Amino acid sequence: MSINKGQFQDPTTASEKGIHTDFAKSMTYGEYLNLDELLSAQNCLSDHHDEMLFIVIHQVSELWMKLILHETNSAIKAIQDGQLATSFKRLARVSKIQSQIIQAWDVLSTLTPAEYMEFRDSLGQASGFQSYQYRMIEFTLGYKTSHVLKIYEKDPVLHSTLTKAFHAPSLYDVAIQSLSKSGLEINSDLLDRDFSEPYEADESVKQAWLTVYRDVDQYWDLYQLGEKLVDIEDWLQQWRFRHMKTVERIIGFKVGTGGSSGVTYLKKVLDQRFFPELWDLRTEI
Ligand code: HEM
Ligand SMILES: N[C@@H](CC(=O)c1ccccc1NC=O)C(=O)O
Repeated sequence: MSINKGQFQDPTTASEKGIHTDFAKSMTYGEYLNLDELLSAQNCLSDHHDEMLFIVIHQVSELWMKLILHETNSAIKAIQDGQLATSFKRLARVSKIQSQIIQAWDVLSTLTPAEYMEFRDSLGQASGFQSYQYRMIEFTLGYKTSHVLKIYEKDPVLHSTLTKAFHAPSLYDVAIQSLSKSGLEINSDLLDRDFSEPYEADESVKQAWLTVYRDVDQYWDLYQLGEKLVDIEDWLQQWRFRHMKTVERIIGFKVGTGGSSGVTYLKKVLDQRFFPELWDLRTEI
């Protein structure tokens, strides 16, 4: 028997709602963590020894992505509510998860090119390109690209959740709103912009961050917020770089199963930026 079907539930919340029943009292470790389901979800399609590594690395990464989204959405709400200290806790955790997730590349690098080629065909056209949570993270942080939505057209549930995140203000949008709430001058078009449009670097935002970074004592909270965002973008770029290099190490310049040019495409993605002014300001200080 399992409790948490579907979405993860915070046990405190569950007990507050009176869900702590007789079942919970006699509940085991495996039941609580839904291990039957979790540990029977590694369905290898080949009989190759190393496919298990490939599946587990991806599943672990997706679990961490789930927590990144949980924390980032909570941080967005905290910033909107003016609870910056709470948002710092959430965002610091996101960075720690990112540093953890990156370690997975060291494990995956033990897979040789020949071993991977022995089961690569079983993957068909599946690709990390289709990772729904990865796209949710991109949207939640503020990198919006409409072509990504097309990937999920055939899955109405995923498509509608992703579309909601596509139109919602991102972590960077709410950070810019909090600059304005603190009295810093921000181009008013940005504050109620169409949030589904890709964000473009703005001079007023750069000037506001420059003010914060030049007078850290006066704007301590906003400075902390800026640095938390820089940490997150820094780690995300490191993840992308390690992905690209690990892929080059394993498949060289072969085209990807998702139909892209492979490593050439992954190198281009490294140019995408999330919080441009937070990086640009450093040249001017
Ligand atoms: C042997 C291991 C891996 C190889 C050879 C590989 C290869 C690739 C390639 C070639 C692409 C470009 C899209 C395509 O044409 O398929 C891609 C995209 C992607 N992969 Fe991997 N990958 C590997 C492991 C992983 C792992 C462990 C993850 C973690 C979840 C991951 C997540 C992604 C994501 C999110 C994208 C989309 C990136 C973007 O569009 O910006 N990949 N991968
Ligand atoms: N795109 C990879 C395949 C791949 O890595 C993959 C396949 C199925 C599920 C997840 C994958 N991981 C990341 O892209 C390739 O071209 O070999």
